[in-house]
Amino acid sequence: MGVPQKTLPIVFEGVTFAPSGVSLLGPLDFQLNAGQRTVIVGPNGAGKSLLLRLCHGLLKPTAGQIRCGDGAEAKSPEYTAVRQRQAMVFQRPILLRRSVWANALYSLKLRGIPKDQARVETTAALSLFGLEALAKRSARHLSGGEQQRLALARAWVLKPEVLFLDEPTSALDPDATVAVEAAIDQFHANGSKVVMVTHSVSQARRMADECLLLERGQIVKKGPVAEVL
Ligand SMILES: Nc1ncnc2c1ncn2[C@@H]1O[C@H](COP(=O)(O)OP(=O)(O)OP(=O)(O)O)[C@@H](O)[C@H]1O
Repeated sequence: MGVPQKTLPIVFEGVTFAPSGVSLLGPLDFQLNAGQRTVIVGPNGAGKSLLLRLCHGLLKPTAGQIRCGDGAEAKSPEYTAVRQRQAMVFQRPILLRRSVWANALYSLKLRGIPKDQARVETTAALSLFGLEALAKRSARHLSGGEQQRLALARAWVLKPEVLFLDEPTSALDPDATVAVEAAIDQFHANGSKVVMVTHSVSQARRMADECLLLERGQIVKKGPVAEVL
């Protein structure tokens, strides 16, 4: 089988995550489709972050399988290629101890993008997310909201088919939240599928079409945001 060209839909088939024999998640059977923005909500410890990590391939199911696009199973070597079509942004971004510019350029370097093209794309992404003036600053010295926008700029240059976000604004004040939500909207407008974990019902209503409610490792509701919330 060749390298899959698409990562969507992501299909969970009887997926369980039970790392020490105790089930933390599942069994789950559902799928994530292109287009709609999806939020994952639920109480603390429900398994939202685990679910996101499984979707992105950072964790492997202990039973069942996750299929992507034209059928690659998450375990198979092809899935590495599938994952390159996805990006993930965490609650607290993991940034290099380098400049804003170097951080944004880094993902393109890793992908082997030619230097000139990488520079052009990095400049465009920093400008789009309002970080141009901060390009020379140390990334570690940015405010929380600026750091999150840098994490998004770094994801933007990869033009991901899917953007996973794990509580991206939970540590931010209202103004920074507005700026980060606007940045996330850019991904949706550009055709990326957005999948976000949030604790905020109002954010879920603003930012999503579809909602998945997780409780004690089980999906208890899935459907349009207005119906689920
Ligand atoms: N790698 C792991 N190995 C074992 N247990 C884990 C692992 N990761 C998370 N857990 C446990 O699984 C459960 C679900 O964790 P998870 O972080 O997915 O919850 P969550 O819904 O995102 O919660 P919160 O809203 O508090 O962030 C928790 O009880 C957690 O302690």
